[in-house]
Amino acid sequence: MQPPPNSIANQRISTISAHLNPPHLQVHPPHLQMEEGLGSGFGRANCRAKGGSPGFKVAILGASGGIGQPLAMLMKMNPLVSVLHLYDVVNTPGVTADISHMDTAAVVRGFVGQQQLEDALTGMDLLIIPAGVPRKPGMTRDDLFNINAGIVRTLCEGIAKCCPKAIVNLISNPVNSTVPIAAEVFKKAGTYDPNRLLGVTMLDVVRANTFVAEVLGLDPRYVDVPVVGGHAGITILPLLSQQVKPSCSFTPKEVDYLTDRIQNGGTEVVEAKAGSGSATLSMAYAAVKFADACLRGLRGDAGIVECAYVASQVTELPFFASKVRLGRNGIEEIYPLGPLNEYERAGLEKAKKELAASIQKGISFIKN
Ligand SMILES: NC(=O)C1=CN([C@@H]2O[C@H](COP(=O)(O)OP(=O)(O)OC[C@H]3O[C@@H](n4cnc5c(N)ncnc54)[C@H](O)[C@@H]3O)[C@@H](O)[C@H]2O)C=CC1
Ligand SMILES: O=C([O-])CC(=O)C(=O)O
Repeated sequence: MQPPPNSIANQRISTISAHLNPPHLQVHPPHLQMEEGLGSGFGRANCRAKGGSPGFKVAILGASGGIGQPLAMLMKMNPLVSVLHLYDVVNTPGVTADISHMDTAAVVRGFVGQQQLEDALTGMDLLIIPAGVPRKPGMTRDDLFNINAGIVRTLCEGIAKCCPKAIVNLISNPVNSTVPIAAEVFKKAGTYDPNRLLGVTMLDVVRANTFVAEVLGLDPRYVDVPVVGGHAGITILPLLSQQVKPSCSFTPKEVDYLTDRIQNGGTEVVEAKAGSGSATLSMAYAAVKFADACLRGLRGDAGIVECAYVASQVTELPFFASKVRLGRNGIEEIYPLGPLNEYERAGLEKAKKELAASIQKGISFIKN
């Protein structure tokens, strides 16, 4: 991604050109027509669409949903984003109109329906994917597989075709299986780069920090708990022994309470929402925190380390969540787990069994 060197000059030229070519005489691709139709002022929209501010191009796939909408709002506020594409199979015109009125730099364009998927994807640096159905009480994340696997496959086929070098942040559940699905689709297309595919487990870290801070009576901003493994029940493995900011210890009762609460944080929200969905607002917050880390990595910032579910050699499993260092090419380094205590080692063994089955299920979905 090269920021335009003379963006101010480009804007002026584009504005002048928009005045010289009245809007009603111009022909544009569908997404620009939509932006125009949304009343953002054609002259300005046209000039900004040519690359107003320097920054990265980000698309949200599933942008009209419970996660997608607050995520779109928060990404519109991110100064690293110059262009924000909002794609969904429904309702993106309204969401785009709404978000596009925010007086922040990113240019917003909406895309609706599969026939606009390729336009939504072309030229993107980062894709954030919360497309798919959420849980209702009594369901596991794996119960979402039958619907969400197909959605993720379709979107990844588009990515392989239109923006194979983009970084992918995959949120759609079951993440333990959807990331292997995405990898298989990219392999099939010959575009797979494991350093650019990241399953988003940030919400587990956000929850761990929050719950640990509550127990310790600390400000959560100063707590940093690594959470490894995967993103479902017992595969979510908080490494409380490595909570180093500040260094502290927990009683066995506290460890049991915290581990259980972190592993079942998603279910806690699903039950509280009583049939209207799962975590959306905290997930949007976590997704933005993670996407921002990816963008800072792409920009070349040093020392960007977050947990994510990625292709891995940290264990014998082909995918595993652990700390990764992010850089200009996506993942630049995957860190080993570090010293685990006996409680964590036992948890790891249980997590690996369930993870192995979920990974295999994802791989088989594409291979068979
Ligand atoms: N990784 C994580 O930590 C978390 C993951 N999730 C998962 O995120 C997903 C989305 O959750 P919500 O936003 O609450 O659901 P939602 O139902 O509110 O929104 C999903 C959106 O995806 C769209 N969609 C469906 N098929 C699509 C397709 N083929 N292409 C593009 N968009 C499509 C829908 O139209 C809808 O707007 C769920 O699978 C949920 O389980 C939720 C919370 C945390
Ligand atoms: O629990 C769910 O279904 C949504 C999710 O992944 C989470 O909140 O961690």
